[in-house]
Amino acid sequence: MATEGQVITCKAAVAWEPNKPLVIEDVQVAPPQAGEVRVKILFTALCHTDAYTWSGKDPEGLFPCILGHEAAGIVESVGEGVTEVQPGDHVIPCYQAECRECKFCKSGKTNLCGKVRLATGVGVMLNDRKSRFSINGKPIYHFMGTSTFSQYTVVHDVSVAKVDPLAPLDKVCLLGCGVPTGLGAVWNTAKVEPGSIVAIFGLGTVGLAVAEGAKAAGASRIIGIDIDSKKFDTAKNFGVTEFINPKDHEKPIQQVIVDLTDGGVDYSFECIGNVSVMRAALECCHKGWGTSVIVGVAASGQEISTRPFQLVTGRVWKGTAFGGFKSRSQVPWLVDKYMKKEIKVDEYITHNLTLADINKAFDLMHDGKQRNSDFIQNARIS
Ligand SMILES: NC(=O)C1=CN([C@@H]2O[C@H](COP(=O)(O)OP(=O)(O)OC[C@H]3O[C@@H](n4cnc5c(N)ncnc54)[C@H](O)[C@@H]3O)[C@@H](O)[C@H]2O)C=CC1
Ligand SMILES: N[C@@H](CCC(=O)N[C@@H](CSC=O)C(=O)NCC(=O)O)C(=O)O
Ligand SMILES: [Zn+2]
Ligand SMILES: [Zn+2]
Repeated sequence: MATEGQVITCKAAVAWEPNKPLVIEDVQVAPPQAGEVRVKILFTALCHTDAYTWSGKDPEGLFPCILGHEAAGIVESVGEGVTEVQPGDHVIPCYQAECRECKFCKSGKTNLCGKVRLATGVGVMLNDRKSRFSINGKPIYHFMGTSTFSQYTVVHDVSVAKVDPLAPLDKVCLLGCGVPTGLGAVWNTAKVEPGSIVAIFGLGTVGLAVAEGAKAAGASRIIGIDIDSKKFDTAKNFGVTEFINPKDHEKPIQQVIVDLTDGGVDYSFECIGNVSVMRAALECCHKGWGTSVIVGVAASGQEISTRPFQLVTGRVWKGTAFGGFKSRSQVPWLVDKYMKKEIKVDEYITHNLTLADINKAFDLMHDGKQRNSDFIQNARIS
């Protein structure tokens, strides 16, 4: 049955309140307006940023909302003026937009885009500042401009990347966030050179992707730091050459690393979202040139600190969003790299579940971190 121009009723996982289980609801998804695309989501993965917003610690978190931002699907219909995708195209929604026209996009200095960010930050679409999701007339907020925990979603046309139709969507959905973030942190933000010594704090999906990127960049030593020693076995497969558990040491972890590396590492990456670890990551860098990249998302109200002398003496503190990748231009390139077996994706997937089991998927993600049980990276939902 043709659905173009019609309201679609479908299943979605709704976060009614912070920290309360997601509820599978029948949600009405309005047709796309000008500059919008309605996508049938076939697969979505979880990211810790979904859990962060769901926890209530995200100042941009609005409820009720539909979370999810790491997914793949097929265009169902497009609104007026949309030229770059059409119904049937295989796409990856991109929480980081790319309009190619705004001050940010034209700067050549950043992958951030200003076109829709103010609207996506408050859970609405740019065109009429309203949501396309509702339940019996009650609006449900969008999240990160993607809301992929729904069988259908509406995104801005600047927030959707058209990808190779032969690419398996059940795998490349992971290229919507964590894997590109880690790879790009190394390749675009830090620009790690061959022979570099790299330290990675946190060996979740993002940290593993940093390791994969660092190995590809020719790093000579890749030091993984995690409070869960079980992460090391898997991390080795992604390129980590040495492992440190801070719990095994009495000295501050930055001192342990400085001692092990003749003065510090060339590059470090914080992939946790812990502001104390961000400081350690900066301070384990080599005097004169060491660069530390903040990747983790810290909760509202948290602040970073260090002695300014750390920067005066040449260390550089940076951050990265989506690994510095320009989304619409470079996500298709990443998909092609995966198709040519130049980057891993399948290896990051640990579980496959259905949308009905989405709370279980989050439980698995939290169990992996908190109870140190199974090694859980990504539960993919279909
Ligand atoms: N900047 C960006 O564009 C993006 C940022 N993120 C953020 O990156 C962070 C990492 O994401 P995931 O890899 O999915 O998380 P994750 O929770 O799977 O991995 C974090 C790892 O850090 C370890 N850890 C926790 N506390 C530690 C400590 N004090 N010292 C050493 N290790 C510690 C945990 O055992 C776990 O292995 C999150 O904050 C997420 O929100 C995620 C995607 C994009
Ligand atoms: N809403 C949060 C900030 C969240 C954040 O930093 N998001 C990252 C992506 S995390 C993906 O999993 C990001 O790219 N930020 C740039 C952006 O434009 O959002 C808060 O307000 O603290
Ligand atoms: Zn994410
Ligand atoms: Zn732009």
